[in-house]
Amino acid sequence: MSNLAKIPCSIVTGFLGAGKTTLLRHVLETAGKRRVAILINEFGDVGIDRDILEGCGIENCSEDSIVELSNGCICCTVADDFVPALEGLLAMAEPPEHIVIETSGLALPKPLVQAFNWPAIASRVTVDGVIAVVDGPAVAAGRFADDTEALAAQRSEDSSIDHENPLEEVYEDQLLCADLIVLNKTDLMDGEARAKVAREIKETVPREVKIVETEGARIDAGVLLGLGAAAEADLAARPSHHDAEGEHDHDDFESFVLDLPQVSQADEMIARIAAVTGDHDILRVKGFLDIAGKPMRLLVQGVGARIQQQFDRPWRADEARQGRLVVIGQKGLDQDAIARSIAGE
Ligand SMILES: Nc1nc2c(ncn2[C@@H]2O[C@H](COP(=O)(O)OP(=O)(O)OP(=O)(O)O)[C@@H](O)[C@H]2O)c(=O)[nH]1
Repeated sequence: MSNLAKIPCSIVTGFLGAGKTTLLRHVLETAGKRRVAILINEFGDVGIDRDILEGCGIENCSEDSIVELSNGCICCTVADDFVPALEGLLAMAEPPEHIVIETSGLALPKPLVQAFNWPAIASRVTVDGVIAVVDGPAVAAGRFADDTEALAAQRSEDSSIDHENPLEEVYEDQLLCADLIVLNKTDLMDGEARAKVAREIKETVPREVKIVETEGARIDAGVLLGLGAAAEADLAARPSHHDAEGEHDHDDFESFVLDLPQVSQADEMIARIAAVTGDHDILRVKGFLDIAGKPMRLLVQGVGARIQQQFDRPWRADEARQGRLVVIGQKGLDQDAIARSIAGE
């Protein structure tokens, strides 16, 4: 079957907090009448991303067309979760015209692209393109660079360590698989930082890949959908740090969920979340706060120590008003201390 008859799927990759969900929102807003389905994979136990998208009020963003895969990282659960979920979408009475897959920030895109060659789906779908969203200011600040001193110390203790920083491996694997790179958060970068990050990306990626600079991940569906890459047929051009070992494991990272009590106002708790994020090297927090007397829930999101907040939708009558926060970091987070600090104890 030719690619024309296959349903195109875009894979959106990018490290934790780079702007993938923000990009998805914009794509849905600009997709016009095109039937776009979304498959979301999150690292962490609570489906915050799905919840954010459902709270967005965009017309062509129906509940049926958003599927969430939250038990594990999509790149390691391809057979159990991803393929059946995709088959579910293809079996809908009105199948989508385009499918956009948001991978977790810790997922490697290549195993997912490989899965498109599985017999169960190979004749029906194709990877239209892999889009890597990059947190520009985080890269400029050296967030993904090897800590050379720490590496040297580790090596002197254990000669088997060849690479390094798990953040850097994940970040680079995402770039190496991409057909289009979205250099996001340019509002937080000056011209010099933008040029530096773009140069670094070009040095990392051996083939010619277009880099688009964005603020608020604003790139229209017309640009993003329809790249026609057929990436599953082009795997050799997408090297990965994990080619040799096959699977990668997520033991380097962990996440946990905190239930939070109602607060009379948000500022103090948000200040505590910001402080604890810095103190404990937390990579990502996201969730909702229950503010006394407010009909809306407060969406709180942090990447590094930068926390954003906004009331996103009213609490529904059929749900408990329960504040909740997902915390993600490298292995070894002191969960008790973090919980106590956020609670203000
Ligand atoms: N200043 C600034 N903030 C941005 C921009 N794009 C996204 N953000 C914010 O960055 C945070 C993370 O954005 P998301 O779209 O949730 O990122 P993500 O990649 O989906 O995050 P994970 O799913 O946790 O990996 C949110 O608070 C966004 O509002 C941007 O261009 N500039």
